[in-house]
Amino acid sequence: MHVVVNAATSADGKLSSRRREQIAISGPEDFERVDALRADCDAVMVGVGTVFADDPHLTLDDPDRVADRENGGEPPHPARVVADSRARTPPDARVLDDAATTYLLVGEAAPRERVGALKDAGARVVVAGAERTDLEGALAELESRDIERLMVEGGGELIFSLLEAGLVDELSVFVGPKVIGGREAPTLADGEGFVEGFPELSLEGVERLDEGVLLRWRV
Ligand SMILES: NC(=O)C1=CN([C@@H]2O[C@H](COP(=O)(O)OP(=O)(O)OC[C@H]3O[C@@H](n4cnc5c(N)ncnc54)[C@H](O)[C@@H]3O)[C@@H](O)[C@H]2O)C=CC1
Ligand SMILES: Nc1nc(O)c(N)c(N[C@@H]2O[C@H](COP(=O)(O)O)[C@@H](O)[C@H]2O)n1
Repeated sequence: MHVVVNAATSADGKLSSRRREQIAISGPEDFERVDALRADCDAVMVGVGTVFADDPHLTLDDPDRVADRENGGEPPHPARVVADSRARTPPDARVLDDAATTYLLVGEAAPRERVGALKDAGARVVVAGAERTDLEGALAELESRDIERLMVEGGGELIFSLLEAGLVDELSVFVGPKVIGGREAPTLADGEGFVEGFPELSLEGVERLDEGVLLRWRV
């Protein structure tokens, strides 16, 4: 599987403010690029923290891209994937509507009644790991279901875990023209943080977009 992490940060590296509300960092050119990247992937993944904060839909905006996928024999939208160890996704979350297939990656300890309610809401549940979702196992299971190219949109906890597990191939970061600040505000990679064995990045591209810059790294 090929894993591309894509996110937008403020000039000071924040994904959002300390209130963890969705903040428009990208402009129209970057949103257009993100839509094209989504269209090129088999699935789009977020952590459940992002579902709580943003209630994203994770589908394609451009109807031409939907038509192109259908003409190519693909589903109209990429599948949606939520890393959700304890099955906390609200059953009425937008990612669970019937626009696309949605996988929830849960741990074995996820309460059965919540898993049942989410299956009733249409989710396909993948169990990997005891408490926290085992991302390596879960991604291997997704690959067995024909997800070869996975786009990860955040947030910071999930991105850190994927980097820590050595599961990221590419990192695209749009750095936008805002300063958010705040020690509690989420950053591109949160979690425990690295103290050694820092992932090494190789710069593949730099491009001016909107009022910011797109950085593309190979991990
Ligand atoms: N600017 C941008 O491009 C984006 C910004 N965001 C922002 O990021 C914030 C949400 O980020 P976070 O709170 O860090 O949440 P997150 O979206 O990274 O989700 C973290 C949660 O995922 C679950 N999870 C399951 N298995 C996991 C594993 N192995 N490792 C890590 N997490 C695992 C856990 O329940 C954990 O609490 C929001 O403020 C949102 O607005 C989110 C996506 C994109
Ligand atoms: N690329 C990008 N730029 C921004 O400025 C953002 N605020 C985000 N946020 C993420 O975009 C996703 C929204 O999905 P839908 O439009 O609902 O499909 C979600 O993952 C946000 O956290 N991204």
